Amino acid sequence: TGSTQPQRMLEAVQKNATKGDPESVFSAIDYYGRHKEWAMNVGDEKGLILDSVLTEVNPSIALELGTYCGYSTVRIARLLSPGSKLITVEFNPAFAAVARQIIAYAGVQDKVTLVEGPSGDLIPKMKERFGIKSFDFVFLDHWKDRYVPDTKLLEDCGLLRKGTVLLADNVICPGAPEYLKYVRNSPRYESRYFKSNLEYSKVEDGLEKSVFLG
Ligand SMILES: O=C(NC/C=C/[C@H]1O[C@@H](Sc2ccncc2)[C@H](O)[C@@H]1O)c1cc([N+](=O)[O-])cc(O)c1O
Ligand SMILES: [Mg+2]
Repeated sequence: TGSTQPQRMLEAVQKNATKGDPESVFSAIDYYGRHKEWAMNVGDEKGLILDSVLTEVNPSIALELGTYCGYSTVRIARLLSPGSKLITVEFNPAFAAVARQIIAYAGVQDKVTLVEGPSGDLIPKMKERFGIKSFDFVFLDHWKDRYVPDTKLLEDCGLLRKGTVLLADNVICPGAPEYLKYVRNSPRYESRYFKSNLEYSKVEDGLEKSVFLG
């Protein structure tokens, strides 16, 4: 009965997932996205790459740009060590409202701070608002034309340190060609492409992992 896709996804979670079990929550969303209604979650295939990069980095403080319904928020938060934090930025209040409920249903709300507003406005306020020195890990999955400006903003605000890992979704589909040019041509990044498929589809997509060299 939910009128928007996020509301229908929340219903699918409440119906099919186990409260407090993050894995069952994102699996319920994957089932919905694959069998009911395509949805722009990073998904189960690219999700495995996200999991492995995250486990390797083991960030104390992580940033996600583009919460949507909270699928990757839950996927990331479940792997964070005790005391580690994920800040996720969402522009659309309706999406944020659903994401808060999905994050709470998964039981990871204590590890997650969801901030509402445009990344361009919020990034410069991160240090003062959250007492952050720099991020260990950044997941980019918001508007694709914001990847470059927000990466530059993170650099200019001193929010990246030697070794910070940026992981960008959709660099092939829908595509972030400017971003690929930027991180692959810059001497300040060591970049690598992880080939995969667009969520719930056979179309190629992939994640670009870029390590900031300082
Ligand atoms: O368009 C895509 N993603 C844009 C995501 C946007 C999300 O981030 C904010 S925008 C924002 C958030 C924060 N600050 C500023 C803006 C929107 O409210 C939405 O929640 C996309 C599209 C496809 N696809 O196949 O078409 C596949 C994907 O995996 C995608 O991620
Ligand atoms: Mg995406």
